[in-house]
Amino acid sequence: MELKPIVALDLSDVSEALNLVHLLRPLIDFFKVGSQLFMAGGADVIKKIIDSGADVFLDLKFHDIPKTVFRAVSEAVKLKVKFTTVHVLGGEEMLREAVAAAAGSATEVIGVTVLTSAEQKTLERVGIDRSVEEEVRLLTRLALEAGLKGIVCSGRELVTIRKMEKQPDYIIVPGIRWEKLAGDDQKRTIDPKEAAALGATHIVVGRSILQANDKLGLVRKLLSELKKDKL
Ligand SMILES: O=C(O)c1cc(=O)[nH]c(=O)n1[C@@H]1O[C@H](COP(=O)(O)O)[C@@H](O)[C@H]1O
Repeated sequence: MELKPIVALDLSDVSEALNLVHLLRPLIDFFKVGSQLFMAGGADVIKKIIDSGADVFLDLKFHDIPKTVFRAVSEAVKLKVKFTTVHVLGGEEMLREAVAAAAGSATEVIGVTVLTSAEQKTLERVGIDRSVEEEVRLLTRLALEAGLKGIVCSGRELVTIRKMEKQPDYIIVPGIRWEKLAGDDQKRTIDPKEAAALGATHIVVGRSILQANDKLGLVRKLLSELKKDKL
């Protein structure tokens, strides 16, 4: 599968987000709505993005009791989003309920493994003494066993995941960086070309585009780098 870039619309201003969709639409057909924009614009902003012909990744990372997650995913399905996220750490029963809620719909439930902002000591502080890589592998296996077809991980675990016997259909990689950003919260980063070469199916790019003076120019550069990777 060709790697697909997803632009994270991490903005509070709904008009700014929709203007950005309009600007990038000729080049980008997948946008992520996370908690910030969803709190600001709700279902309406999702509908408008879908009306533009693009797909929506609704990233609210559900992590709750199984029935609550079932109901939340059922609502996401009604919005016709392509991807919706849950934390794999919510456990097998919660994951199975999420999958059941999306069964037969066009929405895929995607399991977030270990956040790209986490490092070894982040896991230690919450009582996990496995390596990040081991933890991502364990959570990916659990997600697949529970019926999920896609996961989110960092670029650093792609080699490990691509060696697993059972493979996710969707491997979504955020934490995309061309260069280090000052004061960055992302710890496990990778550049787009490398993510493509190591087998990601989607990359999520937020601040690098949102903070660029020439947003369209940066997206063109991203797409040309991804094309070069294929040659
Ligand atoms: O689920 C996600 O999209 C996600 C998972 C993860 O482990 N790390 C991560 O950064 N994200 C999201 O990906 C986007 C990354 O944004 P930037 O760091 O600005 O490129 C944000 O919207 C995060 O919420």
